[in-house]
Amino acid sequence: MGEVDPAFILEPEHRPRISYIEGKGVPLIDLSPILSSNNVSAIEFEGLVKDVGDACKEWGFFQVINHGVPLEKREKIDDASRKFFAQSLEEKRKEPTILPASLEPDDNEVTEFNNQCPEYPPGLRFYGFFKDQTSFIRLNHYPPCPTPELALGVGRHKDGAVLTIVAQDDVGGLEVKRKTDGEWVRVKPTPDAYIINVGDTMQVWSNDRYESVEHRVMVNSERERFSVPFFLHTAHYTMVKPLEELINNQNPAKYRPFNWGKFIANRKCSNFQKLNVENLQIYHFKISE
Ligand SMILES: O=C(O)CCC(=O)C(=O)O
Ligand SMILES: [Fe+2]
Repeated sequence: MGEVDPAFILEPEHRPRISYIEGKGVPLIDLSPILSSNNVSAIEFEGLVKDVGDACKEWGFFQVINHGVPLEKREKIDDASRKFFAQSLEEKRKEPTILPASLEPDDNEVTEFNNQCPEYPPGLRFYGFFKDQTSFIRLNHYPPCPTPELALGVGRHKDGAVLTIVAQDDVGGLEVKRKTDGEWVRVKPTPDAYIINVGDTMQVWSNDRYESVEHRVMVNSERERFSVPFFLHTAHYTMVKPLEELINNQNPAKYRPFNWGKFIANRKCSNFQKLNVENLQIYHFKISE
C-alpha cells in the first residue's frame, strides 16, 4: 500500500471522523410478508408500506432483508466484480453508454462515453432489459487506504436516481447524513441485505415528501471494500417534475420541470465537486414559495 495521492486529501472540514456513529441507524425492513410464497394480510401489507414511507421521509435510506433475491445472484455479481477489478485498465474500458453530448438545453446530440463493464459472465449484462432507461449498475472497489482520516472513498453526494439499491460487503464504510441532527451515521453491514435510498428524481416526483439524502463512503486502512449500486434512472428525454396527483392548490408543485439527461450529464461534472462546472442540484429547479 503506497502513499495517498495529494489529490485525494480532503479539506479539513470534509475529512471523516475515524470513530463513527452506529447508534440509531437507518431502518431495517423485513420484506418477507410480501414474498410471493406468503399470504400477506391487508393490515400487514399496509404496515409494510408505512414502514417504507416513513423510512423514505425520515431517513431517505433503509435496508431490506428477506427480499427474495436469490443469494446465488448476489454471489455471482460479487464474483464478477472481483474479477473485473483484477483486469488490466485496457480490459476494463469497454462498452459505451449514451448520454447528451453537451449541457446546452437546445442541443439534441447524444454521445457515447466509455463505460467500464466486465466482459463476463454474459448473463450479468442487464442493459437490454431497460429500453430507453439510463439505469446502470456500478461496481465500486475501495482499496485499503493508509490514511483513511484524510480521504474519502466517495465524497459527500446525492444520487440523481429515482432510487438506488446497493449491495455492500461486510467491511462497512457507507455513511448517511442523519436528517435529525446532520451527523454522519454508518450503514451497518447486514448479511444479504440491500440498502435502498431515495434519489433526487424521487424527491421531485414526490414534491419533497421523500428526501434524497447526502451520503459518502469512508475507506478502511486494512481491508479493501466492494459495493454494487444499481441506479434506477429514467430515459434521458424524461422531463422530471412533481407527480400531477400530488399537487393541487394547497400543495403546489415545488419544482420546475427539468430534463433528466441534461441534469445527469451536468451532474457527472459537478455534484459537490470543485470542478469548473456549476454544482447542479435539484434546488436549482425549486420554485420559490
Ligand atoms: O459504496 C457504497 O456503499 C455507495 C456508493 C455510492 O454512494 C455511489 O456509488 O453513489
Ligand atoms: Fe451514492
